Amino acid sequence: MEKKQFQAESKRLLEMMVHSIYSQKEIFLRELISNASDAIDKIYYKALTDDSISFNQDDYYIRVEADKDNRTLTVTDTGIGMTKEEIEDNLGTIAKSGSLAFKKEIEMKDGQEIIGQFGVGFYSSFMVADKVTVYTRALHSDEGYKWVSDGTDGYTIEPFDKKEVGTEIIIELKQNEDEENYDEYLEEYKLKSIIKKYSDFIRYPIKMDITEQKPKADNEDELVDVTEEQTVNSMIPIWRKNKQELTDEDYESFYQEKHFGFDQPLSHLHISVDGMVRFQSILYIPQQPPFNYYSQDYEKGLELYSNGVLIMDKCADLLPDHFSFVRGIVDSEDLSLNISREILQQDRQVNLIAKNLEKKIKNHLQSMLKNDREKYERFFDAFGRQLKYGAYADFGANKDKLKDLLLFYSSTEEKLVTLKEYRDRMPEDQEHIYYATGESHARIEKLPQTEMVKDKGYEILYFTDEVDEFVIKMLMNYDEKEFKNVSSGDLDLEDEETKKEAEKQKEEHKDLLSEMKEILGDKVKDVKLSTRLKSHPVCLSADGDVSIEMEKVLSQMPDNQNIQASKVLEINNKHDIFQALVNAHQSDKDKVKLYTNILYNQALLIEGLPIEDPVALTNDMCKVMV
Ligand SMILES: Nc1ncnc2c1ncn2[C@@H]1O[C@H](COP(=O)(O)OP(=O)(O)OP(=O)(O)O)[C@@H](O)[C@H]1O
Repeated sequence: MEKKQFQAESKRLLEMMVHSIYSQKEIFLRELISNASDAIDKIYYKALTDDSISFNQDDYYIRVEADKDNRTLTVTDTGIGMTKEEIEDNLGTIAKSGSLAFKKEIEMKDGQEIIGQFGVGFYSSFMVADKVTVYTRALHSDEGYKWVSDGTDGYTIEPFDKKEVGTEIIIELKQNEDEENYDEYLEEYKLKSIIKKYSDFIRYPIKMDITEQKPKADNEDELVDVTEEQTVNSMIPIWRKNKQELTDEDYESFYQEKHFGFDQPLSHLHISVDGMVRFQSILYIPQQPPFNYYSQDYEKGLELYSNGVLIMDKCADLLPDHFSFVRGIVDSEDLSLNISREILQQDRQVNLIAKNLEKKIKNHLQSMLKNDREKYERFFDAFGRQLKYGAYADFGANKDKLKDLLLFYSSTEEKLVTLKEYRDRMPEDQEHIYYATGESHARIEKLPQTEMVKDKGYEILYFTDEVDEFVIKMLMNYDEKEFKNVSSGDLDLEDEETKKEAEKQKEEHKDLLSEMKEILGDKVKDVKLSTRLKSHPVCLSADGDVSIEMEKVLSQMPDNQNIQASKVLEINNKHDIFQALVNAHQSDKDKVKLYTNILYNQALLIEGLPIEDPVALTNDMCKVMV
């Protein structure tokens, strides 16, 4: 007999399970039944697609059996079973690797979070068990195995002569405690109610011996206890049920049973289509993104069934990238069982289903936005970035579908608004949709460049997400109004008189401005007098397509190509510093150089751009002070 150690991460999880004070320990049964059902799915699928396996519907079932004398609970299935390697891979390591790693220590407490949020499958049996024994024999395998563990540090594996293919799991219940009566899990009514609650829609029969009082055969007036094997679950998949019959709790149970997310779903959709292609689907939007959502590791996709038989765990082709956060299932009687991953992409039915789902998801989000704004904002907080990526990706191929689902923070409303809301509020004389970019709302609020636009009474959208400005460049305009960065060089908001005065001033100070440009060299494209600044001395504006914020984002990219905004240093000629520059220009060339360099660096700082030579800047500042 081989004795093996659990992997370190699994050990910690087990420890939490064994000592768990999690209140819903009963979910262990849901997990075991769900695994059993998955195992039958696998063999059922094989039987349907491989003629060499004979198949009889009645052969596929799950059985739950309580033994009060020995205080054991047994869950048996006629599924695909496990080979020795599979036992070690699956029962020796935690299935969801990384699920522990990403949870912060502090959140783990006694494991409550982990258990509640992930369900952690097979391991949850150690919440109620002192010892778990698994007998299993894999399809096409001559040998069976016995796996035993008390859930502390390791397990043993030995060959075992198991007659039938499938798996039998025996739970030896813990001793009763003050707060927990484990004997409950031996009671027929309790087991039945747990199965009804969590596993009613499992498509295979879950059988149990049920004792009922029945009239005696020879004397109808006398009742006797009769024990018979019965199927406890309704076996109707939830997606085949009528929406009206289902409660929110039913949908939540299914979400949890399937481990679609580690939280309650934010929203669900139940779809039944009977047109060019027939299918049923239950889709969920989780509340929070999975820990790896915004990374390469995340795999999008829906469970795909062909007439009730699972054919694919995660069918990516059913979901566009912009809705990759959606989880759920699709079942269609029009799909071939033998469909392979390669064929799938070209499959007409799959494409039709995908198109239909995309439309339904979009409509669902739109109606949430319209009817439950608070919920939509929670959704947007979690997944809005994905919608923005979607609008930007593929050269904007999906931008028109997505633009009305986007939200941005508004300077005047002080909350998230849609582009349509902004557009509807625009005064007649407003030519553009204005936006400003920065790290935070507070920081944008203080940007000198916003002053003039605000003074005009115009609303500004605040962009704090890196992708925001790229999205807007892709959209180009909304309802015929172009987007304009408040930092762009050509705001053109001044009235005629101001423009004339600016021209005059420019002419008057042209020598000073060209001297400053010479001092700064290639660092700036131009130095000019600002018409937008009121109280601030300087700012940078960008001339051309690349804004300063875009320059920052692009510089962070792995393939940084050193794309730079074409910067213009703007000076406020109404600020006292300008007079100081004018005076210096007349008498002290070194001072002009000193002031110009400091002002340029100040403008960089305001924009959150790196100072090229901090030592030189501090030396310059000291020169001014002494
Ligand atoms: N009754 C069973 N028959 C065959 N294989 C099983 C059975 N129970 C568990 N397994 C195997 O062990 C693996 C681990 O099970 P576990 O419940 O820990 O996680 P999971 O089911 O993979 O993930 P999750 O529960 O999060 O969906 C399963 O994926 C499956 O391969």
